[in-house]
Amino acid sequence: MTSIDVQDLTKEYGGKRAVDHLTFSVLPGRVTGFLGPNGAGKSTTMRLVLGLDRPSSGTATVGGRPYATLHEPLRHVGALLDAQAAHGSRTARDHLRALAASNRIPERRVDEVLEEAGLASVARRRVKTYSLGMRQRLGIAAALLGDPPVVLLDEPSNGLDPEGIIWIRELMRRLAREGRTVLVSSHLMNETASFADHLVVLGRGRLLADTPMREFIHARVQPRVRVRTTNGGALGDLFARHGIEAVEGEDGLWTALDARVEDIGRLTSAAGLQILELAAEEGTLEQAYLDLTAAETEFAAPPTPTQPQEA
Ligand SMILES: Nc1ncnc2c1ncn2[C@@H]1O[C@H](COP(=O)(O)OP(=O)(O)OP(=O)(O)O)[C@@H](O)[C@H]1O
Repeated sequence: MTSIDVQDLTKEYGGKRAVDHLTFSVLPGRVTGFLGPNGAGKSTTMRLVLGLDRPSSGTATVGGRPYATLHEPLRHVGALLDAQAAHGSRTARDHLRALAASNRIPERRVDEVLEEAGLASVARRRVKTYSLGMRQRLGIAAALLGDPPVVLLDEPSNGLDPEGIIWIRELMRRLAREGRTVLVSSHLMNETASFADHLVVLGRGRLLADTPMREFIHARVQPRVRVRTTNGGALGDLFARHGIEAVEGEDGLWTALDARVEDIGRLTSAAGLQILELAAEEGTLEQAYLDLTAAETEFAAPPTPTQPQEA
């Protein structure tokens, strides 16, 4: 079992603590979303895991070993940190061939990952002619080259077109299904919600949450139920009689707060109401995330005044 283990990890730059006594593990067989506001320490943590920076204190290991001690590391860990990393004057194919050779990876893998990343037809073009999205695909191809059990991706959907975003989502799901350990940072909450099973959330270098995604949302956002009937007045009375807090909308629509769709369905049906619409409104990852990180955002615009200023 190959996990990423971060233990009491701290990194200071000058007097500033980018990562502050961080402890968490990223486990195989699931996609872990790595979230946090700008400057929270996500990239620094990934760099420390990959041995690109030295911790001030604490440890970061992959499969129990520091990255720097891994022999032929691309066979153990694939990473996308900076899509600009490839040499512009090389072709994509030559870039991957050089990486493969330095890690004793069979050359057939180069064509396999180029195909997988959708770059086969442009593999002989120089990387400097690539768009941002194509470079991103090349970075992901490089991460997959050594067929590694552990994959770290920093903002992988950056620059990808809609088809590319679906591709990367399905790729991550597949890597997790295959039992790999997948850590993915992102600022896109809808995106993260579509692929992550688990979340690790940082704020100002510290751990704010390490929890399954469903639990993360349910703990912070009340579920609601939308109900529309032919008789909005009777529905309002029913909610009041049962002590269910609810808000009335237009055309007989009510929203029951902190309610489960099964309970509301049973109640309205037992009361003989004619239901035109009944739907659960699950909390979103974005709502839950903003609730958690509101106080942890280092770089935020000042709040917009809600009232017009008097002259
Ligand atoms: N090489 C460096 N020298 C000095 N400070 C650094 C360096 N790298 C990161 N930092 C600082 O460490 C903090 C954490 O940065 P980091 O890039 O890890 O955050 P992040 O969560 O990845 O942010 P973003 O979401 O904006 O990419 C920031 O305050 C940043 O300015």
